[in-house]
Amino acid sequence: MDPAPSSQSAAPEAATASAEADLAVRVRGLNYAFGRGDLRKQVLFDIGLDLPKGQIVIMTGPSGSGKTTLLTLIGALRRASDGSLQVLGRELVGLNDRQLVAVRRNIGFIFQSHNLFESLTAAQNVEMAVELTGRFQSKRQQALDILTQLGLKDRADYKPEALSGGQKQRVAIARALVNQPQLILADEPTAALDKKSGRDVVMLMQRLAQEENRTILMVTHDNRILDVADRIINLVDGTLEADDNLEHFIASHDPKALDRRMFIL
Ligand SMILES: Nc1ncnc2c1ncn2[C@@H]1O[C@H](COP(=O)(O)OP(=O)(O)OP(=O)(O)O)[C@@H](O)[C@H]1O
Repeated sequence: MDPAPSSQSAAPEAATASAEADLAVRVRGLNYAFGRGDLRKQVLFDIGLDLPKGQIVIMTGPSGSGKTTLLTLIGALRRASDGSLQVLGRELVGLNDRQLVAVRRNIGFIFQSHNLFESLTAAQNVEMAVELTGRFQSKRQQALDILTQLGLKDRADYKPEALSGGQKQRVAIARALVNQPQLILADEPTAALDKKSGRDVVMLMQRLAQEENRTILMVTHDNRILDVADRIINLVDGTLEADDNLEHFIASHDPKALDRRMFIL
């Protein structure tokens, strides 16, 4: 028997499999609607998106265009029922609640409001995330290690009320990162921060992506931080516009027009 035909056909499949293994997120034909019947409102339309491992991707777009909805679908925080949504090698469409929770454990979430527990210290807030993985004995040490990396060693035993906005957001980042998630989803992580704190936070995220091959998808209206992105994607009325690389994006957008588009719409 001549093996040539099967080996020829296997080669492209192997290449496809290897390309897919390099993706943290692969979305195809994803639609999403809120409500039912007369109240049904479709907010995402035929989304296709690849997020390669090790990239930091910024998602922009007017208010109400569906950015948070897409982010929460990718984060297994809401259930996708249409199309294909693969996250860290797992298809999310069709998973039940328990399975979605398991997927979430491999993802780090950073939100605009840091959502720290005010009654717990910085270290204890981070330790709570470690507890979810069952590593109770090492939780204090792991919390201290990551807080140290984020420049908060001497703030570990402070409660949030005694921390600045930037420090609180760094604690939230420590909590999102302590379990070393391969995928980090951030929704407006710099919105409540001054320019320098916001810059520090995104530089840190950029370092993580580059040095530790983490994938970061960040929704932002903050055009002061666009330059950290490997890629910028734009969601308009629930549809992803063609991918833009950074140079092209900056070259083709007058910053003032960008401001208007992002802040006023
Ligand atoms: N729980 C919900 N029930 C019904 N409609 C919703 C719900 N959440 C969001 N929407 C609607 O879905 C659309 C997309 O909202 P989404 O929050 O994803 O947009 P966004 O691009 O993140 O906006 P923003 O930049 O203002 O945060 C909006 O029209 C919003 O009103």
